[in-house]
Amino acid sequence: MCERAGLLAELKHGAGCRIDEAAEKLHRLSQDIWSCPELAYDERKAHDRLVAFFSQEEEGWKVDSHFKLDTAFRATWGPGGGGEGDVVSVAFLCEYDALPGIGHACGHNLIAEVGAAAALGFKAAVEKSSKLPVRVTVLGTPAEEDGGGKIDLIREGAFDGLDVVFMAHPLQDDAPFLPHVAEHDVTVKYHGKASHASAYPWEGVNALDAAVLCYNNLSVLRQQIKPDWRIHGIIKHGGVKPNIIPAYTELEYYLRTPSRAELPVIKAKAEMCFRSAAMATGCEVEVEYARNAFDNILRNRTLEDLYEENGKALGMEFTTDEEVLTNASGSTDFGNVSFVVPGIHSYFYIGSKALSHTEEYTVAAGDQKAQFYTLRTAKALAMTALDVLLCPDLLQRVKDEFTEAKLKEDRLLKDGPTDNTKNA
Ligand SMILES: NCCC[C@H](NC(=O)CCN)C(=O)O
Repeated sequence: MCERAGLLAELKHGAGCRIDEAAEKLHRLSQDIWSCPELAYDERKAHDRLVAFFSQEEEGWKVDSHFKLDTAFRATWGPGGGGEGDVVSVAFLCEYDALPGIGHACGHNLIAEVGAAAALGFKAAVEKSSKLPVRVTVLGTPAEEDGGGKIDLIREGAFDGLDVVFMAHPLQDDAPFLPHVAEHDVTVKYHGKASHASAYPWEGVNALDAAVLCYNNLSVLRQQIKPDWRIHGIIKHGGVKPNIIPAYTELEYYLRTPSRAELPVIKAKAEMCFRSAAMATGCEVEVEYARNAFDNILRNRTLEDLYEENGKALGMEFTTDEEVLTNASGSTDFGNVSFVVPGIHSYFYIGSKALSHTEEYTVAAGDQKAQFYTLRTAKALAMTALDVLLCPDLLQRVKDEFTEAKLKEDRLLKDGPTDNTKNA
């Protein structure tokens, strides 16, 4: 029980009221982002809109536009220094990139809204009590769907000095945590030699054959990998004309394992598939891994329990469906954040059972119905941040749990997976 329970309850109420008061402009913010979907690292309008929100529509924030990345931003409130001494440095994260062809089918417009709303609520609550040593940061993090903007931002020091970070992602259910897998994306390029496919095919070196063999090698490999590992990809370039032996082909694959420690194993296995296809066809092969590999998420059960308690108080019904709770979903660059700062990446229902990355989900993410759930989630995040701020024991527990979980993962990474898959 927190010593300052009375004050805490009052501040939580204040945070909720502030979020309700700003409901209309928060909705406008997410609608503007939703109606103009932009891809990873190119979220210019979303960036400008969020920067305008914190510098023009809201008061008291110091805003850094183009913060370390062209389409990232930072808004801060409270004493400088971030995290030093007694100042607790709390951050809320916004995402706002969309998917090619289907717009905001992952609902990142709502992630931007929920991050902004939680920050507004939290700031308003702590502002009332001048004695609270806190610094609030909103980080606009581009390129979750492709590239991993948060990983670039970590590298640039954007997360230094933060004590705890909060974000929430829309889905079909409310859940304080869902497992995410580590991921490394790879592009494979085959270089062959063009020739007339009917007149002198023997003069050609067929790069499409290499791509097809590579695809098939990986499909066969899939039988021999663990059930929760994932290999999936596309042929991005498959040649230009049937009567020209393809001289160049390109595949893009995502390789995923539940833990970042297992990634090297799946990569080594996949690599043999890439190279053997080249050897069989006489092509040259180039294997290019993406600049950033995504980590799995490091859980923080202290934060999850607090979030769940606050969510329930607001009427959330958390899923108990074991399949949802245990099946690995996708990957997120928040995984990497969870290895440098303790944090929570919860999931929230938006009034629709549509599946993400579908056109139906795009519609749901722009629907008025999503607003109630989005703002309720923002309240639960702000309330959880208040718990951590007002009860120093909790913050210490959050940090201790983080340190212990990280040590365990670091050990796993150093020693490698314990089963025979490491012999690959
Ligand atoms: N190459 C990065 C893909 C990330 C993507 N993330 C999600 O779908 C989770 C929520 N945005 C993925 O395919 O897992």
